[in-house]
Amino acid sequence: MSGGQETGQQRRNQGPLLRFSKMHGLGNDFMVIDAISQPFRLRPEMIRELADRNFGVGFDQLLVVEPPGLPDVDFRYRIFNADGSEVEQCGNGARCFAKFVRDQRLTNKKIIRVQTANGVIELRAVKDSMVMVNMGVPELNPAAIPFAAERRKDVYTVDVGTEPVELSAVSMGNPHAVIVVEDVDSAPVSELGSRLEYHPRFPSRANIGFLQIVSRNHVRLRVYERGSGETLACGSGACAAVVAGRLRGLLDDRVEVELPGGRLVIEWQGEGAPVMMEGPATSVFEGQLRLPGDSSGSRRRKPSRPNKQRI
Ligand SMILES: N[C@@H](CCC[C@H](N)C(=O)O)C(=O)O
Repeated sequence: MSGGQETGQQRRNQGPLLRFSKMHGLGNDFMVIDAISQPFRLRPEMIRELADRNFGVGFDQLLVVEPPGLPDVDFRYRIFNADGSEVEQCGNGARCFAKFVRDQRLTNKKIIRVQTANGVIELRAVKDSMVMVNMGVPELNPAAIPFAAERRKDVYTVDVGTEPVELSAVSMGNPHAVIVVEDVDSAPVSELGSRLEYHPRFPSRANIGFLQIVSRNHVRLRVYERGSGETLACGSGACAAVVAGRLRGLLDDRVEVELPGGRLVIEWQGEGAPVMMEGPATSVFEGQLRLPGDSSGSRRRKPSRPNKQRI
């Protein structure tokens, strides 16, 4: 390009190099950055550019490790969707977070307490690359999810313009809708997921899970994630699906959840108990880059109504 206008590449050639790891939990993939040793500022448009699978690193979520702001907590864990929105919870990310801080020798603890935008969660390195996460007590009160309803129910009927849809609404720190289907392979995940993500009854948008019951301790699940589209796995979505299935009387307390990217084991003893999630965390590679400039070069998923953008 001539005429004095800066290209994305030229902007990228300025500023210090930032180290990062590329990781995934069952194919739900992350860029993970240690912001303790290398503090930095990101804007939503920069995150969108980094998330771009053709022009950037490519990921479903960006995970940032920061120093804690509370006593008796080891780290602060910040999560950004590919569309640049900051969110409260990411289950697969939490397992990768635990592996990252141990691999990078930021801690050698096996039980790691982490501050999120929705409170403190506890991560336990089990063995090899397996991590167990205490995902907290699910929130079922509609106002707190948030979901517009007059009173709490296990199943709500929601008008989407065509056939009404029956769904359960659950917060695992982040909002989820769970729809029980006959067969996840033929479920209209993108079409219905994208409509329900922005449904007015979910004022902070929502993650939309499509749940097939195989038996009382085995389900199949696909999730259309808020701010990232359909992913190969969603940890908080798996927890919400088991909670919804238990509330409907369809599942036992320990369930194997089969997602397109692999399996998680989810355990929930019932109302008032926390949901426990166990699964793998995988490192793919480490790299370094210069952050993109702050004018938008993104070609991927700009939210028309972002839920939160305080970075
Ligand atoms: N992949 C995640 C959830 C990430 C956040 C989600 N898209 C949201 O906006 O709430 C998981 O494994 O839980």
